[in-house]
Amino acid sequence: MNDIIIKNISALILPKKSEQPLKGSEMDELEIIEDAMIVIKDGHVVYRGEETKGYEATEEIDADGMVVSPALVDPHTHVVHGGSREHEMALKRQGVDYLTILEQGGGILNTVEQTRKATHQQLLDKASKNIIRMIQHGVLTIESKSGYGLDRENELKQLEVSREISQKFPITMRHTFLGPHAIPKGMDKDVFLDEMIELLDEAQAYADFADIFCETGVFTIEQSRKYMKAANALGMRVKIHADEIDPLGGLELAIEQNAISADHLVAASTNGKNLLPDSDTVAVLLPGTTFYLGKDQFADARGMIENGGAVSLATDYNPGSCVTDNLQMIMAIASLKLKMTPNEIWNAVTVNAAHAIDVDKGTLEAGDQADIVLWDAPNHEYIPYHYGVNHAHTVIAKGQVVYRRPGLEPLR
Ligand SMILES: N=CN[C@@H](CCC(=O)O)C(=O)O
Ligand SMILES: [Zn+2]
Repeated sequence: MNDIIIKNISALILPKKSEQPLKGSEMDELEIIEDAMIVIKDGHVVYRGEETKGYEATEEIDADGMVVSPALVDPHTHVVHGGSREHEMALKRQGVDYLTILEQGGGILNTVEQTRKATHQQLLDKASKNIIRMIQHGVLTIESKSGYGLDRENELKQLEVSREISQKFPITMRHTFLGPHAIPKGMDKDVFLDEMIELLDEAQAYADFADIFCETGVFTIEQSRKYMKAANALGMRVKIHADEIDPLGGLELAIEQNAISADHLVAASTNGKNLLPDSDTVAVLLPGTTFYLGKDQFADARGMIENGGAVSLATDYNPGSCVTDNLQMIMAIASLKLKMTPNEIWNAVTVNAAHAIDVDKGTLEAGDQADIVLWDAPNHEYIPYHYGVNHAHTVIAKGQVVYRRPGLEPLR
């Protein structure tokens, strides 16, 4: 006997399973089956496709009028941290920019202070609230970075919390060591970078990837190259926060160092964008950050896709530059500001996001883990269109319903 049949699906969204991320025009291809069904057994998909007879299950879910898709993948978050930085909003309104706040000892360094003070349990409790919200918004695969410890004890504390989260919730996670995220107050940059390079060996027991913030006033291209080479030599795949604010050539460096992803890329050069299609690097765009920092220039998603590159989207949830854990909101900003098509957006938050963190997720083939979302939406274009709210109706993780949107019966 099967466990669940999801029947009467109005539109079943099926991103293509492929060894490589979807690139260029492939990103606009998305199979959509109307009047579909999914059969689940032992946490996996047994059948998905047109409605057919011959399957029985213990539970039936009626998805009439709903879109159903693989659960979303968020490939870039800073979900484990102490405190919050709402006071920075006033500074930003007065025109003080992101890098100036950091230079003055605030920004990331403020969160470092609060993260160092927090216990393992406090960090876990705080991050759990975000993770629950992400699940409720249809996200079941999440990448989580360290980077608010900036020393051995606190970086590893963050990574331990991150690993505990993946045990506590029915989600899939990838963990990233981001030791070189800022320079601790009063420390020499090169001395600190060497400390973080030394820590890589120990960090790889906790982390899947090594990441660095390459930016004006933070780490230079040369320093980033040194760190990425050291991580690669240990066999760790690398990521980079690249060309977020200034065009330093971070995308070119990512490709040179065979990074699994290059993230941000708002100011990426034409040369970097031209190199993207022939590389194995996924461009992880974070338009919620550009929006939240109040900037006018967004990453050139159209140029990257039309050039033949692979693009993904993420929230970049963090307490300073993008304070949302709602990936649906990012889908809306991607439509409005990155001018991505609905099909490109769906591929960017499923299969390409999975490639950006090396997980077999974001598709719904027979045999895949049943991580599925039923959306209260008439079609797949509706979700980026009706923005700022949660369209997730039912979330199924590993074949179990973990979230059902509560109703307001007395108001009906
Ligand atoms: N830009 C660098 N790191 C984060 C922000 C971290 C913070 O401001 O706390 C980002 O990806 O946007
Ligand atoms: Zn980030």
